[in-house]
Amino acid sequence: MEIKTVAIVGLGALGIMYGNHLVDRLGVDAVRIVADHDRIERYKKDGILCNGEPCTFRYVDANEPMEPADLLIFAVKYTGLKSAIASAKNQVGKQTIILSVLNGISSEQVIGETFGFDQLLYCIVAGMDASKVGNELIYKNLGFISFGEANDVRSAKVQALAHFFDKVAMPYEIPEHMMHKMWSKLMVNTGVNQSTAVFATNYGGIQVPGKPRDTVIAAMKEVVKVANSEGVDLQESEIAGWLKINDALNPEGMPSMRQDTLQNRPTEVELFAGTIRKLGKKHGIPTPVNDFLYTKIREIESSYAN
Ligand SMILES: NC(=O)C1=CN([C@@H]2O[C@H](COP(=O)(O)OP(=O)(O)OC[C@H]3O[C@@H](n4cnc5c(N)ncnc54)[C@H](OP(=O)(O)O)[C@@H]3O)[C@@H](O)[C@H]2O)C=CC1
Ligand SMILES: CC(C)(CO)C(=O)C(=O)O
Repeated sequence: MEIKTVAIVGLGALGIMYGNHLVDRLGVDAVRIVADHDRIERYKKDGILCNGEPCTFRYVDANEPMEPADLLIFAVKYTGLKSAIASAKNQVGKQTIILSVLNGISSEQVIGETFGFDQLLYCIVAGMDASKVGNELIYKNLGFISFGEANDVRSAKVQALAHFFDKVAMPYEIPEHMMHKMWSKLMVNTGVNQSTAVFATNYGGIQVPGKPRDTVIAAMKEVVKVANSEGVDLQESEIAGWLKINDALNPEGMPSMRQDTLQNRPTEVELFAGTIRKLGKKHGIPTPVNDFLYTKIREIESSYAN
């Protein structure tokens, strides 16, 4: 199983970053940007810029029948996942490896229900500083992709993807416990993304003592309890490590959910508080901090229309 062709659905911050990186190494023809007709027309008309340079992409209409891609990457927000899955139907064959760079632990389940779980690898991405405004992406750090099987087996799929990432100089790691990694990242997003959105602040606002930082920590603690009830050995002691990483970030920077609320876009609250509240109920664990964050974020979204 050798990966030679890649399809990406979602030409946002991450889609542009990965797409541009892959085109530079594989050439334009090997990398398809899959979208509906209207989006493609808009991308062609407005152009796409990456670090100030125009990108050259091969756009592929979602309805066009073609040879399946060897690797399919979903890079949409959770709110666009259902339509992205429909758009990807012509890209998936028996050998296609599917990767979702979406945050949270839900997208793999939704994708697997459509395309099957056999071809799916689990994944989180981190460490990038991608910021997209309009049709322009600015980034310095590509970050890394952490991927693996749900049961941590070094399968042929895992090896094929590692080989491919070596070939295209994509930073990656294969963690010892993939599900732990997914929950650990969910814990960060649940604290950091939601608190910055609710308190209308940036990384600087959660780096100093006060309500936003306390809320980050309290929301993360609820994730630990829920994770443990789901059989994942997440530890409260891991929170300190993540806080250290966040404290070193550019104070002016902001996570994706705060970027969404600033630009009046629907948020991924269902991926974070939505998931934790649902699983909290299942296990009889109260989640007052995530209840508060969920309510506030829904209020922010409702205010867009006014
Ligand atoms: N940005 C970041 O630094 C990080 C993001 N993540 C996660 O990665 C995921 C993607 O985030 P990000 O790249 O920031 O998202 P963006 O909002 O920047 O981009 C999503 C893109 O998906 C496109 N899209 C939506 N539906 C479809 C569809 N049916 N077919 C084709 N394209 C579609 C949208 O197109 P259009 O603009 O035309 O509507 C949009 O450009 C999220 O889950 C996020 O939480 C994780 C780590 C870091
Ligand atoms: C920045 C990062 C990596 C952590 O909050 C993220 O996942 C996001 O912005 O959604």
